[in-house]
Amino acid sequence: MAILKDILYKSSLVSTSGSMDREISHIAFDSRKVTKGTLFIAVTGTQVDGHDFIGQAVKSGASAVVCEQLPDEISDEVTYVAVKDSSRALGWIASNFYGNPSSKLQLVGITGTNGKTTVATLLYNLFRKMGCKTGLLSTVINKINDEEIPASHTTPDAIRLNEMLDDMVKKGCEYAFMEVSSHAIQQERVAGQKFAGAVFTNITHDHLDYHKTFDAYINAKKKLFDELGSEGFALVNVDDKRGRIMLQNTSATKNTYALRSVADFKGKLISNTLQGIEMEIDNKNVWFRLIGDFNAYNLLAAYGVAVLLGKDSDEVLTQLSLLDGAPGRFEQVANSSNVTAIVDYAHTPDALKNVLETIAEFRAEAKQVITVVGCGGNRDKGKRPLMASIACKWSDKVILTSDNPRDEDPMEIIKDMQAGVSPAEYKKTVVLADREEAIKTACLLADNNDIILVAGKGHETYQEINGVKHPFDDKEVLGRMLNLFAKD
Ligand SMILES: CC(=O)N[C@H]1[C@@H](OP(=O)(O)OP(=O)(O)OC[C@H]2O[C@@H](n3ccc(=O)[nH]c3=O)[C@H](O)[C@@H]2O)O[C@H](CO)[C@@H](O)[C@@H]1O[C@H](C)C(=O)N[C@@H](C)C(=O)N[C@H](CCC(=O)O)C(=O)O
Ligand SMILES: Nc1ncnc2c1ncn2[C@@H]1O[C@H](COP(=O)(O)OP(=O)(O)OP(=O)(O)O)[C@@H](O)[C@H]1O
Ligand SMILES: N[C@H](CCC[C@H](N)C(=O)O)C(=O)O
Ligand SMILES: [Mg+2]
Repeated sequence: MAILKDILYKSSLVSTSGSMDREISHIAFDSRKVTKGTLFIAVTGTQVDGHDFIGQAVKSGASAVVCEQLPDEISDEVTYVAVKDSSRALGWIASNFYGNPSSKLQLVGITGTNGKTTVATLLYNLFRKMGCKTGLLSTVINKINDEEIPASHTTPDAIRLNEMLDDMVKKGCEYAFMEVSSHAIQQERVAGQKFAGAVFTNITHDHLDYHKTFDAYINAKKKLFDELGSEGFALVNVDDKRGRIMLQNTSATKNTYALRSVADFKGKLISNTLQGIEMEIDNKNVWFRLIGDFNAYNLLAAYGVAVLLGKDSDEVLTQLSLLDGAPGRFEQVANSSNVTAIVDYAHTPDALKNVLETIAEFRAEAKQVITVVGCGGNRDKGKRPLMASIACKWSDKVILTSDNPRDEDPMEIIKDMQAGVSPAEYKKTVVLADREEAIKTACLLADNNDIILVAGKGHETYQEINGVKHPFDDKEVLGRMLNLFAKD
């Protein structure tokens, strides 16, 4: 229970009608979840406008409504509060309702096109290994100490976010590491959070369907840093030319990490093999189990955060060197053939290029690299030809397939991808919309010592078609098919 006026702190009120002393039992931004005593926050979305459901919310028992425009019909039983921006107000209200849990934790947010899950997961595992009670909010899974809570988004909505942070506080967590997607920043899901620190990994082509321009995408990420408090730290990758942009207007302490530029946390890659990478950090040579140059950045970011949170640097390096990567990120699939099978969540042009470049570095004995790749439906169409072109450039054979077609026709998505295949590369490609058949064909084409990369779905255990998630697991299918074709 909370009193309405107490939870409106920082909501930028424009006008109010009705008592501000009402007791609020729940908060909701979805009219279908309203029960008696709920404060309903009406938010304008991408599909519909929450303001159209105010009447529905009142019928279901809402005792107060926060909105940008007061409805035509007003009930005497209900308090109406008009605010400047109801998405932003929702962030603050959710934080206030749950007692501002982020101020009772050391909360670190990680943003960037690629690497968020890897860095957040490394940090969670590192802090657990160092004996700390810790929470994790990630694309793959949410965790409160060892308890697992399924994740539906990379960054939960403001209510779920604060509810889980509050649970973390109640369960004794001192630290929490969370991914902050650009959608979440734009939609103000993290408004009202007190971050101890924020990390920027990189920014490359993605989500232009939503942000429209690359500048708008950069600015969404930058907002996380613009809103950091002066007691927090910003840690940015300055090998990415947008790293310094993130620091332009922040009040937080500015810290940098890099492999190629001058930086506060500087790494030097010594070697890169299928067993792991060797990197020099702070004059110490350390072996890590993660694979690929890009993971050197993720390790360096995790190291920087841990040191900035006051942990001993030697202890951090020792424990980091023992950690594995996040599920579905450059994960090798055990099988009874002599084929190296890799599943990776690369679903952007940059991620696909990084993974294939890494494979190229240790493919000496491999006769062929065979890539299975698709592109998501209802997502940035601009990625499609680029990803097909990168797959062709770095592979001997490419099977173009489906990856969560959602509401789109899988063959139309593949056609968009084919626009990136040059006439010379056409002979390398096969189209098989059925992802299981595509993986099977890759296994059928593979010979001893070849490498198969199945990209795009990583840890996902479903294929989303027309709103239905059908069970599908790249790792399971790839292992099963390779065993089927294993040569004596
Ligand atoms: C494009 C997008 O981000 N959409 C998110 C957004 O939904 P929306 O704006 O479309 O909402 P809407 O359906 O138009 O509804 C508007 C409002 O009316 C309300 N409503 C609606 C119907 C009704 O009967 N009553 C009612 O009150 C809704 O609850 C909502 O408050 O707000 C919802 C609640 O927070 C999210 O669940 C939803 O995520 C959708 C499912 C989604 O797919 N999001 C993806 C793109 C996303 O957020 N991805 C990022 C990761 C991206 C990355 O970095 O890779 C993530 O953080 O997961
Ligand atoms: N630092 C990095 N730089 C570039 N590519 C990376 C980096 N880290 C990981 N990748 C690639 O990006 C893929 C996704 O990595 P990860 O899941 O850590 O990113 P993410 O930012 O959480 O993605 P999402 O936006 O979907 O949540 C990996 O499978 C790998 O191919
Ligand atoms: N967080 C990303 C994940 C993409 C994963 C890929 N498998 C796809 O469905 O496009 C998104 O929602 O755009
Ligand atoms: Mg992620």
